[in-house]
Amino acid sequence: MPLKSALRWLFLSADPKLARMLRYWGATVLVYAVCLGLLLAQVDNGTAERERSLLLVKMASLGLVGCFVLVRASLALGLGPSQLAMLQGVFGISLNVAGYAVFGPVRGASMLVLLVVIVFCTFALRPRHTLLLCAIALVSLGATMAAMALGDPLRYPPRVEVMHFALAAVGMISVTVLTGEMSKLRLRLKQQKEDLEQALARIRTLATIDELTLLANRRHMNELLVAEERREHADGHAACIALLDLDHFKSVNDRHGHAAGDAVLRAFADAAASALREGDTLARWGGEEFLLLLPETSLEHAQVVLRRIAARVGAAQLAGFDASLRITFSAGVTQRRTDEAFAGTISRADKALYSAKATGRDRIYPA
Ligand SMILES: Nc1nc2c(ncn2[C@@H]2O[C@H](COP(=O)(O)OP(=O)(O)OP(=O)(O)O)[C@@H](O)[C@H]2O)c(=O)[nH]1
Repeated sequence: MPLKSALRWLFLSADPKLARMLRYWGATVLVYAVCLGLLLAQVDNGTAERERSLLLVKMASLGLVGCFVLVRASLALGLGPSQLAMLQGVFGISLNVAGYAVFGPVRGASMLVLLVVIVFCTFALRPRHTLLLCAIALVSLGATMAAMALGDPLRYPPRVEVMHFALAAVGMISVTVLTGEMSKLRLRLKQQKEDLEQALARIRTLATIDELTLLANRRHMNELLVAEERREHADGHAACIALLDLDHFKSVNDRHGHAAGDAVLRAFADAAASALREGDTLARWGGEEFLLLLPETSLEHAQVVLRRIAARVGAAQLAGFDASLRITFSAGVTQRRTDEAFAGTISRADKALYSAKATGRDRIYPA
């Protein structure tokens, strides 16, 4: 594998979460490189301090490679961003606390970097986990300060250490509280975004579906017809349009009530939809009238489909109604002519429907 694609494979990812974690890792490397570079620049060659600093650099490099492996393998290992942030946070704290013991006169810098570590981790951690990280940092830093003040009071005067600890505690607690508020805000925004997406999906559904029958509504069918008009212009195959109207539906309402009429409409819609192939659409055109769009279909085949619908509708079980209630429909069907607007095709289907009604109903009339 050429070097460039190997690097791409290592440092880039199609998974947005992983890509973000890799970017954070890159930023961490940069921060450590700058801090450790500055540390090394201020210690003299050949001194014990230089040796300890180099050891710290090795620890940091090893830890960063370990973090990279964990991030890169996180999907396979099932590690989420928060677990990775916690691990990297603990590593960062250990490194900085060790740095505090090594840095001598410039040790104050490691307290600043500790703050950076905590702020970085907040992006992936819940507030209570950030609090835990802050506690780990304070306890380990306090213990290191005490140990250094006792063991090397000349370089780490106890009074200065107490002051450092107090400053570190105030800084870290403030940062933790503030970042905790920020992450609560972030979680709230995330939740609101999810709620909005759900609401939008529901609105989209409501805008395209007829609430009673759950078929496409008239507005959606009009959109489909416009799309179909464009598509047909491109490839030249004609669609068929059928208008279906339930027979003597008024008497169903009159004899059984409006709720029963609604149940009949639903039963008709379910039965008719079950007879359609994918790509065909039945929409509620209004009241007890339905429009069927059959793309790329001959007039003969459209009639086969309508007969199949009639058979399914005839066999549909109408729970709660007396056996004498049969649902039938009349239909007018026609094929769209070249360059004809669908409004014209629908009008011809409507005339055919009128003929189907006029000649006795329960029939399919081609035009
Ligand atoms: N229950 C119910 N009835 C509806 C709905 N929409 C329209 N209707 C009723 O459907 C009936 C349609 O009656 P008509 O237009 O006279 O047609 P029909 O009785 O089916 O007679 P033909 O079409 O000539 O066979 C009316 O009584 C409308 O009130 C609906 O959503 N629910």
